[in-house]
Amino acid sequence: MAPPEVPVDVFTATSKVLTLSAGYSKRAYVTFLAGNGDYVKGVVGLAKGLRKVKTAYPLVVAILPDVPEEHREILRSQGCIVREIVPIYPPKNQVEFAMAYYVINYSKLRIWNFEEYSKMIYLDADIQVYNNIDHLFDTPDGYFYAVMDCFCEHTWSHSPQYKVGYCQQCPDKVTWPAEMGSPPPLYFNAGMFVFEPNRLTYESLLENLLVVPPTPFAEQDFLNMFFQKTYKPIPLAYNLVLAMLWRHPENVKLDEVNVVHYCAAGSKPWRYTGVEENMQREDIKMLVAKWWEVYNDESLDFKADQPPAAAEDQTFSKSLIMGSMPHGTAMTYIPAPTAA
Ligand SMILES: O=c1ccn([C@@H]2O[C@H](COP(=O)(O)OP(=O)(O)O[C@H]3O[C@H](CO)[C@H](O)[C@H](O)[C@H]3O)[C@@H](O)[C@H]2O)c(=O)[nH]1
Ligand SMILES: O[C@H]1[C@H](O)[C@@H](O)[C@H](O)[C@@H](O)[C@H]1O
Repeated sequence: MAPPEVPVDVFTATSKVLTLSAGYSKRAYVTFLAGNGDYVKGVVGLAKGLRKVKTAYPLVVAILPDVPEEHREILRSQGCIVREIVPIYPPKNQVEFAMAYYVINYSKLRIWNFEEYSKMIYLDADIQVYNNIDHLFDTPDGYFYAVMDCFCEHTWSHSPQYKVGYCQQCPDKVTWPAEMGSPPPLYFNAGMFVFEPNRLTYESLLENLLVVPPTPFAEQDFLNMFFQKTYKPIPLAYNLVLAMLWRHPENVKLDEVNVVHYCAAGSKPWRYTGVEENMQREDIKMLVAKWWEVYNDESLDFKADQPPAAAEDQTFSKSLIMGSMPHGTAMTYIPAPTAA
């Protein structure tokens, strides 16, 4: 089966130079930050990376209460819009998340409530953008755009796909066994996606969360279920999950990759030691060095007089946010397990 078709015109179009007119100012990138650890470095790197590729849009950081003030200050000084969010927890059950700290990732759902923006591109803090992807804001409304995931790493060992040896990245290599019914629906990685904030969608997400039991890939599984019908796959150049380099090298054109997702074990650049499996590969070492080059480039630091990411701080008060939340949503703050 060939990979699904995508509207090519959107992805080959060169990005227009846009002025910050009313319509376009309603677009923004958004990332998510939790805890007092070192993911703040990822967000700083991302802010600088987006500046390097001359995006026309600001970076909003959806931030949990456990992020210390000094980290918020670093982000503001890098031109980010800091937007406080209240955590969201899934219903309690016995699930073993692929990583214990994934429990905090449900809080990402709050970004659907950022209704002051008409369209947003979500990027995890362990992502770097190496080419301008502003043209993704021009994709037709009404769909959820993201890159298809790969099921070949051990983190997927709980899944029927892994057990069978089936991966949607090469569906003809090991075909889905007929006795197991139709192949599972296309599944995206939730480290990068294009979406439209919307109050009704937000409320529906939270309502569904109350009745859908948590599963190993936390909000990623949940979003895949919720957006199954509106999901449109986009080329993997918009979210290169690093395992693709050794699992499906035939699908990767590294020099055409726009967005790199440092999600493989041991690949977060700010924690890289090179000891984990695959971390001594030349392509990995090159990509880690490339991330540091952006992070260390002082010319990419935010300058106060610099458009377009007006350092408009949107640290909303908790009462304002809570007032806009559907009833029944858990409010108490539970510190999450630390990230690996
Ligand atoms: O201590 C932490 C841990 C995570 N994060 C935020 O949460 C994101 C997701 O965490 P990881 O990047 O460590 O997770 P993975 O890349 O392994 O996660 C993948 O699976 C997850 C399942 O919950 C999410 O869907 C995530 O978007 C997807 O890329 C981070 O980028 C960061 O934005 C923090 O801010 N602090
Ligand atoms: O969806 C998963 C998830 O994002 C992981 O944590 C990552 O390490 C895997 O490679 C990916 O398939």
